[in-house]
Amino acid sequence: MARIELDLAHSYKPNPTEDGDYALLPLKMTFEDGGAYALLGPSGCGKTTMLNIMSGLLVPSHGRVLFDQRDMTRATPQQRNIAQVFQFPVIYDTMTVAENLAFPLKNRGVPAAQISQRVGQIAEMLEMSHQLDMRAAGLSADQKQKISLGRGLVRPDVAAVLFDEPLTVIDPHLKWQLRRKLKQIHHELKLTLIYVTHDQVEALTFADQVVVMTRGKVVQLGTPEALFERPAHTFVGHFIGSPGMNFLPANVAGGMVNVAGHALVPAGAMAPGEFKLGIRPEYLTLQAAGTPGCLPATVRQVQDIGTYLLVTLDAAGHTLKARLSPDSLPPEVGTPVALNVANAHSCHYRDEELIA
Ligand SMILES: Nc1ncnc2c1ncn2[C@@H]1O[C@H](COP(=O)(O)OP(=O)(O)OP(=O)(O)O)[C@@H](O)[C@H]1O
Repeated sequence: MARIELDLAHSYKPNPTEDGDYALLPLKMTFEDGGAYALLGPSGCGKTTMLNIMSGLLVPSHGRVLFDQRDMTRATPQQRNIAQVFQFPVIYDTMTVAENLAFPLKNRGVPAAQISQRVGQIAEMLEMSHQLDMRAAGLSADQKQKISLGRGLVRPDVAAVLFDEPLTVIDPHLKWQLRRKLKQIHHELKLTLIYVTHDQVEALTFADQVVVMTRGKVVQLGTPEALFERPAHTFVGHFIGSPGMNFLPANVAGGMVNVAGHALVPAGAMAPGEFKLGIRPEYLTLQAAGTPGCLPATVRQVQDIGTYLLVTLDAAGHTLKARLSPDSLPPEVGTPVALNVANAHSCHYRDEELIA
């Protein structure tokens, strides 16, 4: 395993001049040895580009890739000793499941006894022990992709295992199981795993550290909890959560935090000026109209989502969402209420970056 450091930028264009010319804007980051990481972001944000630079399929146009402080920028995937799992199964149909799993080890001249021990271990982890002697050709797409995952995980000596949207072809129920399984496998095998996805649930269940990207930029590297509680950038607030964070224009003046002309709470140490106030739907509660320190609002819609009530509100011309416990009494549409938008969970942003 290796500690992987990136200090680079990448443009697919020969002479990049502006930010939009870069698939990856200049970034510096470290993947620690043995960590479980997810690269999360919408389509086109640069995840695959970053993964391919780490695996050696792509040489960055600027900067360097270090594995344990050794410069690997131009090293091939073989030299880097990386295992990669793609969206679609890459297996040998004519081989059995066991032979497929053994292949990466055989290729490296691992002794037979060790191969059979490791293949047994991986098959057990992926609940494929009963299928070891079956030909891959007869298996479903799900099962074939499980073999691909196993092939990625089978070598104990790899620098890292890179997964590029590996659960795309998996049916939803099995997907749910495999996400958890991969996390468990990470704890057992202690490999460095880097997992690309555009699905926040996948990223947040699998990874200890999530790299959130948008438009070629890494906007936050943090634990799932940090991304939820303290999004470093408004994009992270929007992108993570269901629904995402609410944002309101606000300012500090006269020692108070003001929203839409309502002086809500003392500003404390915050400097005077405009900012964006972010508050998660989970942290909004509906108070009686006129409650001091709260923003007047009107209930526009109430949806019963099953595990929670989703309330849409109108506050000073802004639409806000609140997630209430399913046991709460649903508020009537049209009711005037007050919202505790400025509370211990609110986050403050300037130029889209978290300031407090
Ligand atoms: N070979 C290429 N040549 C030119 N531009 C490319 C190439 N590959 C990717 N790009 C561009 O680089 C940007 C980042 O693409 P990348 O595939 O890394 O994003 P992604 O986040 O992995 O998206 P997706 O989930 O859709 O694969 C996009 O604007 C894409 O169009």
